[in-house]
Amino acid sequence: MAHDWLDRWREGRIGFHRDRPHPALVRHWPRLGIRPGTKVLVPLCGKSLDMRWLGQHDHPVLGIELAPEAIEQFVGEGTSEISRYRQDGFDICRQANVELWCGDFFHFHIQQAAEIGAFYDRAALIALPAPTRQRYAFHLAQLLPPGAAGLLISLTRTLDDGGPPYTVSSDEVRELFEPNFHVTHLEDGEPEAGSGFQESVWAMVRRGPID
Ligand SMILES: C[S@@+](CC[C@H](N)C(=O)[O-])C[C@H]1O[C@@H](n2cnc3c(N)ncnc32)[C@H](O)[C@@H]1O
Repeated sequence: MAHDWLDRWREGRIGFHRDRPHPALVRHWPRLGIRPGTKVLVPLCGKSLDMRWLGQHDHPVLGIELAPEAIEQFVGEGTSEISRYRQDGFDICRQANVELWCGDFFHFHIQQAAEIGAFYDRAALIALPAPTRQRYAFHLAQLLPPGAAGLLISLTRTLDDGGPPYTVSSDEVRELFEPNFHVTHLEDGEPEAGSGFQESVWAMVRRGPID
């Protein structure tokens, strides 16, 4: 799995990357009630410009990404100063208020997540095969404090020739996340001509012990 992603980045096969912030992020994030200054976890972040958008909207960002190429390209395309350090087995690259941790999301643990208060998942859940999605939803929940909110963009496809991206139905999103999150369906996008890809947007809030 990991080597497939590393190969993709080395070979530039990154059709999932968007050259502008995702419209669902721009539309819905301001309505989630997440306070400016809240640190946002972005698992499987690639070199997404959504992180730049979050950073510009007063959110410190912590992205986690396997591929060093993605991180180098992200900071290379930015203009601010870059600093680098190593912590807990991750090489970290910081630019403005975005810090990118290079490594496996499943090796990132609660001790490292101390200041995180929100999350953003676009094309992270749907990049993972079914058994790993279960693990992902659980791991994400472990990293977030009660009350932490986030936005998740899932995807289904009519022509299912395997993945990634994988089809993740609305039922599956609910099954995976409802045990640990309050889950609200916000919208379904238009199916994309040709691929039949259709995105769904979800707001989530980490449950506490009694809700
Ligand atoms: C479909 S891409 C989405 C990237 C980004 N979220 C976006 O919207 O452009 C999935 C990314 O997850 C990374 N990835 C896959 N498995 C990972 C893991 N276990 N830990 C960290 N990153 C991972 C891949 O290298 C790839 O960049």
